[in-house]
Amino acid sequence: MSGGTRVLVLNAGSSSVKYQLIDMLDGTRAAAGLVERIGERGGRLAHTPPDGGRREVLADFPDHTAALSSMAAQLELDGMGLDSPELAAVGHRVVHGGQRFTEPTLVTDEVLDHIRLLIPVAPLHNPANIAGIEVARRLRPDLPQVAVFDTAFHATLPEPAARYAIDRRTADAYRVRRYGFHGTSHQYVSRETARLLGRDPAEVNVIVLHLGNGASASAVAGGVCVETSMGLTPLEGLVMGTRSGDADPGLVFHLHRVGGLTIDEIDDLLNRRSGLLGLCGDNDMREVLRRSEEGDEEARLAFDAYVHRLRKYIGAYYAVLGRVDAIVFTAGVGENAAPVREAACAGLQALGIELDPELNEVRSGEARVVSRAYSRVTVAVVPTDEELEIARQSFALVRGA
Ligand SMILES: Nc1ncnc2c1ncn2[C@@H]1O[C@H](COP(=O)(O)OP(=O)(O)O)[C@@H](O)[C@H]1O
Ligand SMILES: CC(=O)OP(=O)(O)O
Ligand SMILES: [Mg+2]
Repeated sequence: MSGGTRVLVLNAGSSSVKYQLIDMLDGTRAAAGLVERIGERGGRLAHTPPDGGRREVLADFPDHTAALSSMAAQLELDGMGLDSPELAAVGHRVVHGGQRFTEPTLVTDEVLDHIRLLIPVAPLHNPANIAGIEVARRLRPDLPQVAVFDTAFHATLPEPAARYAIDRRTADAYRVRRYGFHGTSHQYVSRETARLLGRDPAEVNVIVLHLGNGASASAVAGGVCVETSMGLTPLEGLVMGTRSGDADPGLVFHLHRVGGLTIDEIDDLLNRRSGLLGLCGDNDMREVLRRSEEGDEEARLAFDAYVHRLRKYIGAYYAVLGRVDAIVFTAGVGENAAPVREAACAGLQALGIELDPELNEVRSGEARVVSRAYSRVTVAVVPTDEELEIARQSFALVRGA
């Protein structure tokens, strides 16, 4: 076993890789960075070295191998390359773990093959996660590679929440059930919320709203996830940047039979050309907000549809939990978009939800309460840190903790 105390965390997306080198002795970031536009023209790597400065590489990265090699070269420049004895493990975000992977898992050839089998149910994500694992293994074959799954925290979903009401045998034959995603974030944020409230996680019921590019809600009762909005794939649930979220499955038949679209075209429509993008032509909430403030009708409708869905889930999860101690906003939109939080909580005083408009407008990177002191339900903003959580779980596994 390596005696190192650092974990390199890779969060590989379809066209980007985020990475962080985290020192587990104190949780500090020794280095961090982002490679964007992989597989496209005009790629960019932005690297933050330990001294806090910033280096940029502008180059085309034809694939993830090229992107990760460039990342490794940057770490090398700081004397922290993949051959560094200080590294204890590489921790990988893997989006779909299916029914088999419900814990952080040491990657072997066999584990990698199984992650590959799950590509059809996470087509935007698992291929990139696999590429990250393959490159890291090649660069440093003796180092433990740990896969931390987005689905793992949701493995506790009770059967009535996990089942689709379809023929049981067909569902079982194809492992069709609700898995849920963003679990590492829901786990981290629900725990941090309990800490913010100064309470034991086992005592608090929380609704977590993870609103990033992908978006999902979860209901966490005493630290255990009991409901979440994504399902077999990361397409179900909330309105997202480019994904539709909930939609009548009947529209698939209609578009195929009447519209003549192929299954692949409908897949592309629902995953990449829907959500905010489909409704108004912009998938970035900043643009949607800017345009709706200027009176743009399409952008306003996109915002209203996004918020409407969010409110439906808040109401539903309130009923699932029975008692709610906190509603928490996290990820890019949840942490930054005050108008989304305001609209999501408006008019819910009868449910004990009273946002404080002034606190809600405060800009800060810290976990904070944004509800009034007398609000029965605390509304909070808690920045997510999937990378730190992945590093902790990976380090615990290799240390046998
Ligand atoms: N200041 C802001 N106001 C509103 N939305 C924001 C702001 N900053 C970021 N976002 C939104 O956050 C999204 C990205 O969220 P993030 O959690 O980083 O996503 P991911 O990790 O899935 O890439 C962007 O698409 C953007 O719409
Ligand atoms: C699972 C998922 O939707 O992830 P992301 O938000 O990173 O796309
Ligand atoms: Mg994210």
